[in-house]
Amino acid sequence: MRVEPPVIVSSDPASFPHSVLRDRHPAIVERVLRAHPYPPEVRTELQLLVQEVRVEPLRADAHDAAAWAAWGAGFWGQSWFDVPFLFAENLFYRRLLEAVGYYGAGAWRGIDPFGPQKASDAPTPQELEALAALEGLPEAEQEAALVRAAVWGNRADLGFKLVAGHVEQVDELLVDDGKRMWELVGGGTVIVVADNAGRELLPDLVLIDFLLRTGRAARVELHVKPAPYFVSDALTADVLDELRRFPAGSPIGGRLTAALRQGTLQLYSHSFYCAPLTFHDAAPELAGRFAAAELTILKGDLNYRRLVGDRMWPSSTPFAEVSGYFPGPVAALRTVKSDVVTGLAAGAERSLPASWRTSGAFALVQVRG
Ligand SMILES: O=P(O)(O)OC[C@H]1O[C@](O)(CO)[C@@H](O)[C@@H]1O
Repeated sequence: MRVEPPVIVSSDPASFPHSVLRDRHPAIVERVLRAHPYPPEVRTELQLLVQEVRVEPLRADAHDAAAWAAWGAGFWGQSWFDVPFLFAENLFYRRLLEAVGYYGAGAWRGIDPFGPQKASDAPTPQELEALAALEGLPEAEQEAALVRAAVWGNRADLGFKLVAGHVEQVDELLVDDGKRMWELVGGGTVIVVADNAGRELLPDLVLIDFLLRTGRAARVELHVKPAPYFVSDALTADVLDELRRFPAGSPIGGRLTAALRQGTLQLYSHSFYCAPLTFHDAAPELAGRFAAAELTILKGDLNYRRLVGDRMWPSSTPFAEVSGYFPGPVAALRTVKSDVVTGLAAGAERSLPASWRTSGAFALVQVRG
């Protein structure tokens, strides 16, 4: 049994997680304050959240106060920088929703604090056309192109771009198990666990259309977040917005809408997706879905961290080993935007630039059958 490295925390001022809590979270709050004309009491709550030194629980009347009290047991009252990074990030987004009254009884209930930002990063008509044009290619070429579009689409992440300013266009897939991914699908159910809306969700939808129209999947479940999260993560409303972006008469848009109506494409969500947990702790209902699927495709950096555990693994740790517990075949499609990496060849990282784990310039397509 491999000894697990410790869970990542944010205490080292030179570390990436520290910069997320110190720089990115205040920048996100600034954007939220600009996005909506929130009333003074909401603005005050948001400012207090940014200034908070020690992690505080949700208000006692929150619908999920008890769950969060348990997840944070042992952490409450500690510095934000000293609790696990995954917990701190999740709590930040949950507390942000509390501050803006997302679950409250008032008039701002259900208003997505990140909605305007998501809308401003919508895919262009040219991007839609380029993806639609893939249909003219031989199927093997479509398979390869769709995996690439789906993995690089993950770079279009608003929370990430906010501080990175620009993203180097290096386009290097450090591991490419794309062919193995296609070998695993044979006409059953495929689950796609979505990450970001907009320019990431578009290639995901085109991939789903390909799965369904070629019979590689009889049924697809698209898992979305139950609440606004990590700025740009996709909710049901974002999927519906995205479908409306396909021009009238677009075959892909038409097929996807029909698939939703027929139930061959099903939208699904679970509270797990906004919880500070890894897939090791997925609820039985969710784990059962993964077990029953022919393949689960996990999109994005955060889902990768949830899959292998938010730990500073040596990069040569075998991916199959750390994902072996996942209840069914799994493919992780992710641009590398945080410290967690597994499955590289020994010594491979020596030739990479110093910032390779967080620059977003590198990506992984990793599969465990
Ligand atoms: O949208 P993605 O690919 O999950 O990326 C989100 C990533 O952004 C961060 O919050 C900050 O970079 C990471 O911690 C997280 O993994």
